[in-house]
Amino acid sequence: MEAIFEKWEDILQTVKEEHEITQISFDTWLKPLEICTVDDHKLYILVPEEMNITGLKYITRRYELPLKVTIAEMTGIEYELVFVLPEEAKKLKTSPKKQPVTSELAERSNLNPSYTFDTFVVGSNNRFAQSASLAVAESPGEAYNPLYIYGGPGLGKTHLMHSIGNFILEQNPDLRVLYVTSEEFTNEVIESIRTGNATAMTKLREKYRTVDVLMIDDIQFIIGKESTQEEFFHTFNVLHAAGKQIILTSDKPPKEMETLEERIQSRFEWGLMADIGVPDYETRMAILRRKVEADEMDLSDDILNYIATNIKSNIRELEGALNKLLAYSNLVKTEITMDIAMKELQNIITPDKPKEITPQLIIEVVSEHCQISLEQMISKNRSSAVARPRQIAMYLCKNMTNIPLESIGKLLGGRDHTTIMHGVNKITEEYETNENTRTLIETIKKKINPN
Ligand SMILES: Nc1ncnc2c1ncn2[C@@H]1O[C@H](COP(=O)(O)OP(=O)(O)OP(=O)(O)O)[C@@H](O)[C@H]1O
Repeated sequence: MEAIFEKWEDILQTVKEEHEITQISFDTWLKPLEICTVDDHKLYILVPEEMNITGLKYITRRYELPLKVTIAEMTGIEYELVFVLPEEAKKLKTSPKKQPVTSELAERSNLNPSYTFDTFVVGSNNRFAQSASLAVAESPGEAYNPLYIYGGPGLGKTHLMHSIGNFILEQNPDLRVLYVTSEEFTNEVIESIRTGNATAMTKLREKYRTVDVLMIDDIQFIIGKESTQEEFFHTFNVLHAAGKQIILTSDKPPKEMETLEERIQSRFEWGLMADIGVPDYETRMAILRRKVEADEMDLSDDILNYIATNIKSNIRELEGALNKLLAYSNLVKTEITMDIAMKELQNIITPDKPKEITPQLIIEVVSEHCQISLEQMISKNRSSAVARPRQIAMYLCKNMTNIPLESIGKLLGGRDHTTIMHGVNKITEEYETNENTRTLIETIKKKINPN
């Protein structure tokens, strides 16, 4: 604990040098910072009163990460940094932990209080999405509207969305924030249509069109659901025109949602689109460390390294591995060694066996990505909404496996060699000439083979 106090000046200087911070910026933002107190691995840093909350937010945004990295390098300890103004600093001894928002409005918002910016580890894969989210949280309805966050499964889209909501409510508990999954939204639309009375529809509209911040998770699932799309379209227009914030997440960018109505697709692009990619090794380690700390687990760095090296493309799976070890240690009450970890995680981690790329896997991934059922993929349906994903699957099977064209044809509904060749050639030509097709193919390829 003492080391950090002694090294504070050096730490600030190192941040300045390593990040080429100008003297004026250094004197303005970094030099006045002082350590307030250390509580476990939480480092409270005092921000001078005159900087007020705006300066505090700016320092957090701009300097938290450089400070954190340098502190970890120079003290060997990963601190969580908390910037505080003098007024808040006074309360620290009695209540160092932030109280969760508990107002009635907050409860109705459906937010998970543990998904906050504080618990979100920032790395190169999500830095843009995180800063865009913070900007939206700081000035809802003004910064970017809508904010559209997209990326693969388990990469933190929902976490970021909740962080925005929690931040907004913390700053302004009177705002009406509402989080729903697109499945919940769809079910409510269906239910109000099913009851067939005007009151149900009015209630639904009242609920969604009077909020200050509307968040819909996994918006891709409204594709193909006409009434839901229609309701969403009007809700979007009403809220947007009134300057209310809309935040959406999806597994892909709007331009890849080919079967989504054009008018909705274009609205998604009105504001800011931010993608979250697969985390690099350092970010995966940082996420593991944070969780180990939060759960007060005792795991060696070797074990964390083993997990981070072998689980690369999904943070939910990364956490799942830790949860498995946590459950084991609670049950058996023994220290987790590397051997135990490897044995316990053998169903999750198969280090020497990368997932085999089979035509079945390719067809499944394409069908999921393009929101076309497996039945449609192999059906006789030749409408472009179905034929195109099918041709993409043909192209990928040809390029990613050694399976003969005849076998690909058999798997895709008993089609002959010429049909498969035609599909492959068509997508090959598009891949070479059309940037959207290229992006689409590369995204699907990454889903098939993330390594
Ligand atoms: N950068 C991060 N820092 C800390 N935890 C993270 C981070 N990213 C993801 N997680 C954790 O990983 C888990 C999965 O994240 P989340 O549910 O937000 O993913 P998602 O992108 O919404 O996935 P899906 O598309 O499958 O719904 C959550 O427990 C979340 O807290």
